[in-house]
Amino acid sequence: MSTPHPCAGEVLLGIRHLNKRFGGLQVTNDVTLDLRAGVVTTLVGPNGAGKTTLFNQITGHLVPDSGEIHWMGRPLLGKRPHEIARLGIARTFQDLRLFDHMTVRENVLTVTENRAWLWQPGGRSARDERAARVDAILDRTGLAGKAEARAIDLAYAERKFLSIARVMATGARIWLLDEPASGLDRGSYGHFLELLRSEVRNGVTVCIIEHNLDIVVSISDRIAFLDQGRLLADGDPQTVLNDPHLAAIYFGEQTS
Ligand SMILES: Nc1ncnc2c1ncn2[C@@H]1O[C@H](COP(=O)(O)OP(=O)(O)OP(=O)(O)O)[C@@H](O)[C@H]1O
Repeated sequence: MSTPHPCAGEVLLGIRHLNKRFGGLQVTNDVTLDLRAGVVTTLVGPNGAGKTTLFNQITGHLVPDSGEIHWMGRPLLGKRPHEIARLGIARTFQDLRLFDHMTVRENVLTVTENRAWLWQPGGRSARDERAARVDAILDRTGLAGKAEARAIDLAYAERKFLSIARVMATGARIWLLDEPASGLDRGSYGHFLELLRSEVRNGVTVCIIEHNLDIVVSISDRIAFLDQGRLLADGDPQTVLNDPHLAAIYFGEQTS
């Protein structure tokens, strides 16, 4: 998708032989996958393939039955979601999980509250630094004009951008984005792609769950294809998307 970032290649998240079962349903089946710095990896697969479940295991919202996950070489399993977030792993949720009755600005500010280390005051106070950083994020996500609106009063696309703004405010090294562009009109997803590309250029690593193949093609450096909990392919976008076997699985499910 873009010129690789200078530190591209280092394995940030190493997933090994991960398994998760819900009753009789194997939702993660021996998944081994590396998420590398500077690489945009897209998780693709039919509904119910286990994509969100994989995110949930990385972020500590679900505990795998077996397998390992390492963050920059250190074991991640056993840590709680807030500890994992603090390590530099941020995510969005399909249901966005905004603070509906807070303003847009407050939604972003709350993320920065426990991250004093991000703000290195020079002449200004840490509080002013935070406020300036939040303003910059609202500007970049197109929400500056809505800063004092309550989240619940935003249009759908604005709510999606607010969830991205909250991820930006974490200063995380890797972003796990769960269908961030679903339901966006073309103009909004053009803006979303631009924003994502610029963050990747600045060193953010992204793993994204996406169904819109236009977006998948335009943003991915690499595609990991999941079906029924299994990783069926992991490679360059053209190879994966042109595989007739995978297309039959994907479109078969899509049209059923
Ligand atoms: N907490 C749970 N308890 C039982 N089954 C679950 C639970 N969470 C997910 N599942 C099931 O696990 C399977 C994988 O779900 P998951 O949400 O990970 O799929 P997905 O690939 O993200 O799908 P989609 O593209 O529709 O979001 C589905 O069959 C789902 O119904």
